[in-house]
Amino acid sequence: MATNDGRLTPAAKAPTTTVSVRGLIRGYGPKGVLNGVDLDIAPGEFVALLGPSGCGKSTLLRALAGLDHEVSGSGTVTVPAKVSVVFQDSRLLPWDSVLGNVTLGLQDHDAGERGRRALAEVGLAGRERAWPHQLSGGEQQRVALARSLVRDPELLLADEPFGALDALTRLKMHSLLAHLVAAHQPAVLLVTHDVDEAIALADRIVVLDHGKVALEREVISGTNRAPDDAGFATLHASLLGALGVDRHRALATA
Ligand SMILES: Nc1ncnc2c1ncn2[C@@H]1O[C@H](COP(=O)(O)OP(=O)(O)OP(=O)(O)O)[C@@H](O)[C@H]1O
Repeated sequence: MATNDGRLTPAAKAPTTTVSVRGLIRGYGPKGVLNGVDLDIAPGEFVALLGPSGCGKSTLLRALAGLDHEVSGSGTVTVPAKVSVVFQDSRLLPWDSVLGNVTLGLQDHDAGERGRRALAEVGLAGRERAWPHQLSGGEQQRVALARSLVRDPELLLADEPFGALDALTRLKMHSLLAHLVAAHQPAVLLVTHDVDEAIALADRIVVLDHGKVALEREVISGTNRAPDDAGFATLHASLLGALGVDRHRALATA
């Protein structure tokens, strides 16, 4: 690239990481939770975070979301400017319409139009004027996804977003999320307890245990993502192993 006086400057380098976490330590009072977490997420990469209950998954997500004012700690966290968060409950404002919730706080003149498009993308065209209580739990989560994506985030943080939904609705939400992520290409960190959900959706699965990254596995379609892929059983077993679940023993003693 040439400047006004004709000197050449290096072309702007594309960023190689969207999220960079180094040596993250977090605790509540004297209680240590995260004990030196290192994690990178590349632009557009989908990372699922698994781990035993209480290991600090939500604490890590809250640190990335800038929501951890009540904890003490150290380390560095670099996240992009535009971050959206989806939780297990939709957190919609009950006194505002579906469209009002999606466009809340947006100043742009075309916010309404963008909100309508986002609602159509999540399958809720025509429900713009409904109140949140008139929607099912799955529909409310669709609105939460629309509210996140209308902001065009570089990073989408999702904390068990489908944890409260029934199995069939959850499967439909998996397809929807995969479709939305392919269309908008944010980097994603999905906290989940569901190994199958992680394998179905993520490019990489990170297992957190005792406040540290205990295991990382890549998921590659055609290699280990589908149950009939050659590497599926190995991946599944290694994740369950890292989570402390011996499936054969559990079945044998059931
Ligand atoms: N506000 C808080 N004050 C004190 N301790 C907390 C607070 N929030 C979380 N903790 C503790 O921090 C630890 C990690 O909690 P966190 O919610 O990050 O775990 P998690 O892996 O997301 O758990 P789960 O899978 O059960 O949702 C737990 O032992 C929890 O009791």
